[in-house]
Amino acid sequence: MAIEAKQVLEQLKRVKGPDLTGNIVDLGLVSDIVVQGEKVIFSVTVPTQLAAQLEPLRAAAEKAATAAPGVAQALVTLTAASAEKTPDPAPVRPAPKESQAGEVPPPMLKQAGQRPPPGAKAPVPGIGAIVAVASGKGGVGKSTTSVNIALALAANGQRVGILDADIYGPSMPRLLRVSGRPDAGEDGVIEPLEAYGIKVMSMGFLVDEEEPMIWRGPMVIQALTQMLREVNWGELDVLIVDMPPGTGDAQLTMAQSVPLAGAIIVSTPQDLALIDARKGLNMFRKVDVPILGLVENMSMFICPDCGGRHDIFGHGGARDEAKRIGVPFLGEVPLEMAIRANSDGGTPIVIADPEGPQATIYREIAAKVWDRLGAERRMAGS
Ligand SMILES: Nc1ncnc2c1ncn2[C@@H]1O[C@H](COP(=O)(O)OP(=O)(O)OP(=O)(O)O)[C@@H](O)[C@H]1O
Repeated sequence: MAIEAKQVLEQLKRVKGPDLTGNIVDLGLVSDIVVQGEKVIFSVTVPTQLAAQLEPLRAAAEKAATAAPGVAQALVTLTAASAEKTPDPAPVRPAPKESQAGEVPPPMLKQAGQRPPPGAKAPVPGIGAIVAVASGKGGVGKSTTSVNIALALAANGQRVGILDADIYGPSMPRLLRVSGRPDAGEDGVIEPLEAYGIKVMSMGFLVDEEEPMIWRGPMVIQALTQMLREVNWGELDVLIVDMPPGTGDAQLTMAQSVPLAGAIIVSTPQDLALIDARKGLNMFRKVDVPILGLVENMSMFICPDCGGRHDIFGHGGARDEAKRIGVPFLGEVPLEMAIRANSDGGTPIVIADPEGPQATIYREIAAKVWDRLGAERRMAGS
């Protein structure tokens, strides 16, 4: 049965707007609806400062859309309102509340100061280059991009590790389907876990997924330092660090606490996301970390039936912006059901379909990252 966008919109009228007045259709928040077989794809525009709290709205829109005749699956993404609508974007993630502070997990009992520890910038023996993957705001696909770039670097022949430093929502256990507590040897050195040929450490291995843990600044830096320096990474060409989203103090301190060879910024094409992306760039510039480039994620949707491009999120912003502000553009990753389904299923697309078009895009991005690292190294040496 052919899906009619009109009928999907009818169902979506049951979903209330972000401030619980009106409905998302009449408020004009729903993008064009792309129909792909039995699936529908669209975005809902929400105020940036509320994005973190609006996961229930996203889920409700997905559920409502699947109630329309013929719809088997819906892929809904929240997008930020344009800059004009929300001139003063607040951080997407609320700051942790002291009263909610959880237990310090066992490997992190040591005391630490708020500032980066002395020697933080010392290189980590055995690791050729440490690369941060960051985003100005949450939900832009930073973790998905991190994991696929890491696996693509490995597919290109590099020895790779990934460090999931996203304290707010560690994703690597899910994205790589790895779990369990890493063993610590008698010398206290932790053995990283391994997945698809890359070494993996995640805050998620150290805390219980069921028990949301609120981190305090010193704990974060201590945990990060431990995951970096007290883990047996062995010999690696590249260690990818999946940073927490945003550009607040925690991120800045983290960026200062790791001897980074460079940073990759992930952004969706929307204007506001780009403004946030610019904040990400500035954060790394502030701490003298070279920007390896910008990745535009969910840049467009390519219809597998007709081959047509649907720019439902306003494609092209990141490429133009990268040019304007003089940072390399690493590539554009389309919005693709397969990327989401495979990531969420624990087999990222670079592994699930290594010769497919998406894996090819990630391998090209990884090759550019590797080239840029070489160029940065040459510049530093000259
Ligand atoms: N190119 C893509 N096509 C389709 N879905 C995608 C794509 N990139 C990411 N996603 C999906 O978008 C959702 C958010 O992605 P992800 O968790 O990687 O974002 P994030 O920026 O790390 O989020 P957060 O900062 O909130 O942890 C996931 O369900 C993921 O599968």
